[in-house]
Amino acid sequence: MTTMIQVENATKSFTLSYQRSLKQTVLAKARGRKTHDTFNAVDDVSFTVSAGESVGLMGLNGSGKSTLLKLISGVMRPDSGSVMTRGRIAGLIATGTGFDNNLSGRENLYLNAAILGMSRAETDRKFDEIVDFADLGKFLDTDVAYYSSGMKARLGFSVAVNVDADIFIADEALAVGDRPFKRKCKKRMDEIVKSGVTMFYVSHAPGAVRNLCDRVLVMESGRLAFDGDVEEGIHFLHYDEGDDSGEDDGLGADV
Ligand SMILES: Nc1ncnc2c1ncn2[C@@H]1O[C@H](COP(=O)(O)OP(=O)(O)OP(=O)(O)O)[C@@H](O)[C@H]1O
Repeated sequence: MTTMIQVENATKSFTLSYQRSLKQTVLAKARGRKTHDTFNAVDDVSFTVSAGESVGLMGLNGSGKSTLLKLISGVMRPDSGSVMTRGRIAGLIATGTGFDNNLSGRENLYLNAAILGMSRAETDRKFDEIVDFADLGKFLDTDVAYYSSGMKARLGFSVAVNVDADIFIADEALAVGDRPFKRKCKKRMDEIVKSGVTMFYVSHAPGAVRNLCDRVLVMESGRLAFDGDVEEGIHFLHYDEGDDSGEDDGLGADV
């Protein structure tokens, strides 16, 4: 089985500063107090993902999921250890970050596609599909500056899901939009998984993870605390108890 993602002893640390101003920092140093602290947001994490696997990444707020996703997508590099991926990565990570407010939706579509590694010819071919999915109607030639945040997210997501990727990564927290659009996104992600693309999906929603994933990783204070069966992972997090067990519709559920 081909390995698509290989994370070996990856560690990423951040520095927290206790003082807000230079004056406070100088005073704290003069008094021999600590001015900052370093902690590991991702702490010695190792796992591999094979081609066609669909992995749900779960864990409480601040446990390191987004940081791990950034390491996998290449937005950040680990301080130690290694992260290797095979093929083209696309997905819902900081969608729309490449948008230019002074350009129209149409121009931003091409810009965003280029950032995701699509050639002009490939974007031309996918253009109608992307526009249909975003459903921006007459606003396609309006400057993005006048778009609502939901409209921007629709355009960003529509480009992302139409890239022919080998690995699709998605952070549900970024899936904003109204209910019909979320439903459409969920359907598209189902199709992506069924087509055999390797999926790496950050979610707090047990229902969505059950639907989409065949394996769960659980982060706990930067460490990989669980790696295995979906139901066991959800149980490990106690997300199958009380109100959490309700069948949420998944993508974009409240976090
Ligand atoms: N750029 C940064 N600088 C400093 N600290 C950071 C930075 N990014 C994340 N952190 C910290 O790292 C820890 C892990 O954050 P991360 O966003 O990876 O968590 P998460 O599991 O995705 O949380 P959530 O479920 O709330 O999205 C948190 O304590 C967060 O405050």
